[in-house]
Amino acid sequence: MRVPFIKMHGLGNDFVVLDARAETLPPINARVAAALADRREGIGCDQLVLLEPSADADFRMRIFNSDGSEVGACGNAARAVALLHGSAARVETAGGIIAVEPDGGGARVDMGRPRFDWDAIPLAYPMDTLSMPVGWEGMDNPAAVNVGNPHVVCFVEDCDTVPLDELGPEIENDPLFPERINVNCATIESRTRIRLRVWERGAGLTRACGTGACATAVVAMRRGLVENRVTVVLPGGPLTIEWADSNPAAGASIVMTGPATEAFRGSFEWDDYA
Ligand SMILES: N[C@@H](CCC[C@H](N)C(=O)O)C(=O)O
Repeated sequence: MRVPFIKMHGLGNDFVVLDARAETLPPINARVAAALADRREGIGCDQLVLLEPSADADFRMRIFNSDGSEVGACGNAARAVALLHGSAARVETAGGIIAVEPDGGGARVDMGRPRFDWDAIPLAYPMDTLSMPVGWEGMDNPAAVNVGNPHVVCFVEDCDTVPLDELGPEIENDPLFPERINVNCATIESRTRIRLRVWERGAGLTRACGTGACATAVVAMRRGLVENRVTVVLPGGPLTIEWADSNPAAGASIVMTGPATEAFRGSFEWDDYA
């Protein structure tokens, strides 16, 4: 049996999208997702995205990292599926329901409310998540936030000089983070511009991370470092992040706007992965 797929990306963070909304596909589990994501033996991608029918929203988006782990959110994939769907939609994810809307060559996404409680991230034990008394070789005084998935954010003088390929896996797997963590290393360039590199949980260094941009922006807003609308510049390009109120008690959603691209369509032989 041949299974159709769509290769897409958001600022170079790339996805294999399987669309099971209208037709039944063979069962996708962690092992199959990791095999398809393998850049040498499979199709190759940072995340595998599986679209399914939903009882609570227009459709459901399941997200698997390239190591096979299933996760709650992916900002770049949200913009990609908005482009694919072609009109505004409510999308169920494991991290909550988000709202997407195509916008030019990309999409505008209501990513939902950030959560800052230590046990919502989750951390292993209570602490102030906006100013954490921990650090890893120059990545000091971080903050943590859950934007559908867990992130730790460190602000440094120049994020391009940080050896994120070495520190990323160490921080991702620190026992402080019982569900592992996405690692954001950011530099504030002005009141409206942040430069960001991300080591993604379960995927490693990526060209861009939409949820990482959201996490970094809301932490910078809560610390009073930037305005409530910022451009976050990742290695793959810029995203715009807005958060109406930097007081988390007000409960405002994060809004992310940026491009998405369909690269090509293809199919694979199911027996090669079953
Ligand atoms: N690339 C994504 C995030 C994908 C999930 C993440 N690696 C996790 O494990 O939570 C994005 O654009 O947000």
